[in-house]
Amino acid sequence: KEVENQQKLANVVILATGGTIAGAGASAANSATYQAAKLGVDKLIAGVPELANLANVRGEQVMQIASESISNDNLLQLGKRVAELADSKDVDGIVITHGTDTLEETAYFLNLVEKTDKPIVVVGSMRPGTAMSADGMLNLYNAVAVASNKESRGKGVLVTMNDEIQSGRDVSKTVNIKTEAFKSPWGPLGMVVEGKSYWFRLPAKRHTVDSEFDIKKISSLPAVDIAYGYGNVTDTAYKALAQGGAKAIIHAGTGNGSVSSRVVPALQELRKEGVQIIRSSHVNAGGFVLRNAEQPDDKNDWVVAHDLNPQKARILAMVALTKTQDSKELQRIFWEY
Ligand SMILES: NC(=O)C[C@H](N)C(=O)O
Repeated sequence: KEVENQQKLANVVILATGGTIAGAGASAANSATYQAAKLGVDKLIAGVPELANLANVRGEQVMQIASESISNDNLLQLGKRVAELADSKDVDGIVITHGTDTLEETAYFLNLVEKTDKPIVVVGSMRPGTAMSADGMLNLYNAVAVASNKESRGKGVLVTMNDEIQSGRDVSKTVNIKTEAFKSPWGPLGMVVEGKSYWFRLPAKRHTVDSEFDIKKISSLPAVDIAYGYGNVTDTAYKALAQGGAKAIIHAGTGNGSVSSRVVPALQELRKEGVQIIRSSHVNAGGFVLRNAEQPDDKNDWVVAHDLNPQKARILAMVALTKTQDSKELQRIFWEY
């Protein structure tokens, strides 16, 4: 009977990368003071025995770091391992445990470059497993539930936090001290309750199998950096980033990606030198940057990031620059993804 049951269950691989979901604090009262990336994937899986009712689960430790330290090389390493597993006949779904600080970047990266319709679910937690009311167990249970469900196929990379199923493209961390931390400006795709998924909407942007980008063809990512817009800003950071080798600079602009008159000349100059200038917005609830609104992007040959926040714009710019150096192509890509 047990063998029969196992045969019916989906095969899900959990790729562990570290983060607070693998974190440990000194006491149960420590919800914010702890060390991330302490527990191995076997301990994570052993901590939620109910996973065995959802899927045949096995784990792999891909790295063990806090997600603020994730590098482009780490992204490539993870992306390539996900692609190998997705190609395997014995794998039905993939879960990635990840720190929440850059979870939105990794989820968007995978959404752009993984050529599979198998479910890929990225998950983290806001409290370490040692804390009272830790959220990691349920988030992981929900991730495996979503990853093992055929209905999750073809919906792009997903994120399960706080009972919600979010699009990896849209979601971002909006607060750092609550379990209700991950929000999308366009709302969640669905809910997961007691291991069952309830879907309400689908992503409209190109992703995974419909993407022109393929992790198997990407061997390195170009330097793309971010500079912040604020009152009394100077052009020092922009110039320094270009000097440091940035191929594109994401302007994390005020409001609709507006650019201070103190910075405009430097950005015009950098564009002439070949650096791509991409205007995004750092407003909290979700920016919305349109071409030639407030800044003459056509004249300056700049690109707009539309609704992508600066850190997601960095991800798309890096991936796009592996294929094109043309600003018009870049802009097309920013509209489509
Ligand atoms: N909640 C977390 O996971 C935060 C941690 N700094 C990380 O991103 O790894």
